[in-house]
Amino acid sequence: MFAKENVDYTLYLVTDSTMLPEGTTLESQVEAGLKNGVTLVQLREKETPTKTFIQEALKVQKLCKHYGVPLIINDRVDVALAINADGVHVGQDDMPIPMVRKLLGPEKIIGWSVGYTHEVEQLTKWGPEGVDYIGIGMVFPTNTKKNPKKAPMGPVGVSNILGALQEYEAKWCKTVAIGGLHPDCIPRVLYQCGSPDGRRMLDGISVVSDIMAAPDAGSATKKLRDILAKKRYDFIPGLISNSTTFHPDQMAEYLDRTKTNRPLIQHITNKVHQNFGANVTLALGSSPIMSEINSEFKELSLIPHATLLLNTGSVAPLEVLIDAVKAYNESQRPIVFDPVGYSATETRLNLNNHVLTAGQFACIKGNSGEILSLAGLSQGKMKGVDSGYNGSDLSLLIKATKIVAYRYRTVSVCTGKTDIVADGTFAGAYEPSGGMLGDWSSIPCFTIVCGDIPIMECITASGCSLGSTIACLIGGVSGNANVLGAVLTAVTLYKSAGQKASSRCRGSGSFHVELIDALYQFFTSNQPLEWAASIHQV
Ligand SMILES: Cc1nc(C(=O)O)sc1CCOP(=O)(O)O
Ligand SMILES: C=C1C=NC(C(F)(F)F)=NC1=N
Repeated sequence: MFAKENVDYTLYLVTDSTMLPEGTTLESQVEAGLKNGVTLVQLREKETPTKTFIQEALKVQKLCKHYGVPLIINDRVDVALAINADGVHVGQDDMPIPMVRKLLGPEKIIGWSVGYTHEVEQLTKWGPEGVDYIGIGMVFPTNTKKNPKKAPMGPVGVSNILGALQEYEAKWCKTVAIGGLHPDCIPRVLYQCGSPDGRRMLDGISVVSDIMAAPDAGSATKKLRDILAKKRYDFIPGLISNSTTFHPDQMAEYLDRTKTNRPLIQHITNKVHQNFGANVTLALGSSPIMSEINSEFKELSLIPHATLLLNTGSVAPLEVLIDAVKAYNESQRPIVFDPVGYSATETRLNLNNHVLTAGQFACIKGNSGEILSLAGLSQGKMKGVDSGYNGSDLSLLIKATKIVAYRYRTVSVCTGKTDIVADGTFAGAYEPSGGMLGDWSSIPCFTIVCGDIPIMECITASGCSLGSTIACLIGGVSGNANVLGAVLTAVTLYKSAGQKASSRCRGSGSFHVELIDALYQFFTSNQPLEWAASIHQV
C-alpha cells in the first residue's frame, strides 16, 4: 500500500501502447522510464480489451512495485479494484468522483482531468475525500489524445487553474500539467505556470509520447529529469532583475553598449511602421532587418545581439510569428512583443493570445487599453488600435502593468501621459512545486513622467517605434543582462525625444523628422542627464 501523502508527482508517465517504436514493448518503455526517474505511472490503454488490459496491468504493477512507484489505472475502476492498484485517474465524462471514492476507499489515489476553473470549484465542494490530484490540460496541442474536447490552454490557462485552486483553497490537491509537453517547452511551463498569488506552482509534469514514443525512453526520461531539477529558465543568459531604484545616470552605459554592440533588430511589424521603425533603429546605432521568411529566422537569431521586435499589427500569418518566437527563444535572444489592438477585435485577441502562449518575451509593451485588456482589467472593448483609455486612474494602470509583467514573467511597459514599467521576470527564477518569490504586487515598478505629448497621437507608428527603441536598448546589453534597466532607458529616451520633437516641430509631418533627429542627437551625444525625464519607483 502506498501512503498517499508520499506520492511524488514530479514526472508522471502515462502509457500508450499505440505509439511504441519498433523493438520496444509497453513494459520495456515503462521500465526504462522507472529506471531513469519516472515517479508515477498511469496505465492508459483506450483500445485494449479488458483481458489484455488486466494482463498488462499486472505486468506493469510488478515493475512499479519493484521501483517503489505507485500505479494508477486510467478510467477502469473495475480493473483498479481487481488488481488492487494504487489509484485511478478519471476524466470529466467518466464515473463521478464520489462514486469512485466509495468504491476505492480513502487510501487510494484519485486523479481527475481538469481544464476549466468551474471544475476546480466542483472538486473543492467534494473536499479532501474527493480528488487527490488533477491533470491540467491540455497545455499545448497534441496528437496523443484522440478527439479532444478542449482547446490547448497554454501556460496562462494553467496559471488560471492554479489560481482557482488557491481561490477555492483546495490546499490538499496536487497538480500536474499535461498535453504536448516536451523538452523544448517544459522549462518555460515550469517557470510561467503559477497562481496569481505566487503561492502555488505545478507539482509535476505528465508526458505520454515524449517517453512512450521515444526510441531511447531511458535518455528521454533523463533529459526530462534534468529539466525538472532546474530552478531557473534561462531565456536570456545572465538575466538579472533590478529591484533597486534606477537612476538616469545609469542610462549612459546602456546607450553606450547599444552603440558598441550595434544589435540586429529583426522587425516583424505592420506596413505602416516598417519604414519609420527602420529609421528609428538606424538613428539608435542599430541594424534593422525586416524579414518574414520563416526559413531565415534561426540564422538571423544567431547573429550576435540579434533581437526580435514582434508587432502583431502586422499582416504576417500566425505561423510566421510563432516560428519567429520559437527561433529567438531557442537561441536565447530577447523578443519585444507589441500586441497591437490586443482585444479590439476577436481576431486580434485570438492571434495575440496564440502568440503569447508560444514563447517567452523579454518585454511586452502596450498602450493603456492593451495593458488593461492583457491584465484582464479592461472595462470592455477598446476602440481601434489607438490608446482608447484616457482615464486618469494611474493606480489602476500601475496595477495592470504589474499584473501583465507577473502573468507573462516579462518586463511590461504601459505607455501614456505617464509611462509605467514593471519587471515580472524574477530573473527567470522559480521554486518548483513551491511558489514564486512573491505575487504581482511585490515586483519592481517605475513610472516615467514627462508630461503629455498630444502630437504623438497624430503620427503613425509612434507607439510601434517605441518598440524599436526598446529592442535597440535590450539588444545592446551584454554580460549581466538587466532588461529592466535597458527598458527604462529606452522609454525615457523615447519620451524625452518626443518632448524635444514636439517643441521643435511645425506639425505632424515635421514631428516625424524631428523625432528621428532628437533620437539621433540624444543617442549620439549620450548625455542623458541633460534630457532624462524623472523616474520614480512605485
Ligand atoms: C492523456 C491526455 N490528457 C490530456 C488532457 O488535456 O487532459 S492531453 C493527453 C495526451 C498527452 O500526450 P502527450 O504527452 O504525448 O502530448
Ligand atoms: C486525460 C488525462 C489528463 N491528465 C492525466 C494526468 F496528467 F495524468 F493527470 N491523465 C489523463 N489520462
